[in-house]
Amino acid sequence: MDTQVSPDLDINHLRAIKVLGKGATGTVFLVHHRISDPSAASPFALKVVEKSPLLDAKVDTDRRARWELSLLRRLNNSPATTSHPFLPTLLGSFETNDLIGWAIPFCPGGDLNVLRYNQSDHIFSPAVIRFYVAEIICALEKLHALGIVYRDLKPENILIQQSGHLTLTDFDLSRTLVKPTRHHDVVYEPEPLKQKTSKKTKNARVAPDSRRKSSVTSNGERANSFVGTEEYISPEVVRGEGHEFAVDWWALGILAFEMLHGTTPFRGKNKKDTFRRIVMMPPEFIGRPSTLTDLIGKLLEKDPTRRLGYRRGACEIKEHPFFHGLRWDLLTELSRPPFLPSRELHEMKQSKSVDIREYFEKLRMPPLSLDSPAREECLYNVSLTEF
Ligand SMILES: Nc1ncnc2c1ncn2[C@@H]1O[C@H](COP(=O)(O)OP(=O)(O)OP(=O)(O)O)[C@@H](O)[C@H]1O
Repeated sequence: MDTQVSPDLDINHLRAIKVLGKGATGTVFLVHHRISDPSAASPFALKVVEKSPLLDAKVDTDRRARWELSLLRRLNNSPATTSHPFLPTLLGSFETNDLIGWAIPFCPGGDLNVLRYNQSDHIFSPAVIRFYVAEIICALEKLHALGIVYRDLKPENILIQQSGHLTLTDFDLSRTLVKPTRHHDVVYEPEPLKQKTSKKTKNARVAPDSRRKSSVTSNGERANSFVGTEEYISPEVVRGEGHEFAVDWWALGILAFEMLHGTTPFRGKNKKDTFRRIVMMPPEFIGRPSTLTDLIGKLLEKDPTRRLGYRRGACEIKEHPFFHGLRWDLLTELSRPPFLPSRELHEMKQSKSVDIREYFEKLRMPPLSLDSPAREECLYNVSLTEF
């Protein structure tokens, strides 16, 4: 799918086809360019964040959006990362008095969490895990080489491209280090924003099904801002110690465990119990040991300095026997993705528009009376159920 968009977008030239997702920071729309692509042959994803400088609660959102956009620019300005196969390409951006938005390629396959839930027993085979984990390692390797710690690796932030390959999304928790180094005394760049701890780390993760139940629509849009990441937090972060690239390798271990067993390894009765388990308990594997369980065990080493990936980064992980025989240099060419999303472009062409400005205006409206349907439900009914 060709997704050429001019670097500076004009919101008036964009037509939103539907809402793809809604998070703590913004709303992501499926969009096409009215002039250069009137038939919506090459739609793309547009993340839009509302600027509300008068409301304290939103200022952080505002800053997080600017930070995420600056990181995407950084990814795309670096010659080495132009069109990295597993990282998003920044297609363009805009800013109005009220909104900040940026475009990245549309990933029609949804996220890895939903894909896993669609499998029988909610797990992937080791071959599928190998494919996905290998691509994530490549993406993290590139980020780390640029001095960026991702810090929010979880299945909900891993999207499936049209090609079936993965892409990481949602960089607002990422931070950069002054020096891209793996040595002990790393220095973070001045804190660009208040750390996003409130919504994302306080709540337990839930299955896509239950997310949908508590979401406002029935046709696939999800309000997942309440999805927390506490089960993915590393022991050094729980202990309040300094943390750096090794937190991403820890999260990779949790992710691989969840793909293998259908549940994360340290999930407790509540947040406190989960944190206790993260710091104290070893992961418990079901079934026979394998190269995959060995890899996961080495990624889930509590001491970050002993964790696989700490000393030599991604190279160390790529050398693990689980990946024996994998042609890392030909990952995109030779490996056939396990799942390919279906193309539903005809639906996009027929569907009615979502007016982006109107969408946010309606969100700003005061709540309706108790007798009326919820404000957001109302909004979705108007904008989305027509197609
Ligand atoms: N490129 C894309 N293609 C398809 N869907 C996307 C794309 N980018 C984002 N989405 C959808 O929109 C949702 C919200 O996006 P994103 O995670 O970037 O927003 P956020 O406000 O930062 O969320 P969070 O609460 O995780 O911080 C994603 O979970 C996903 O379902």
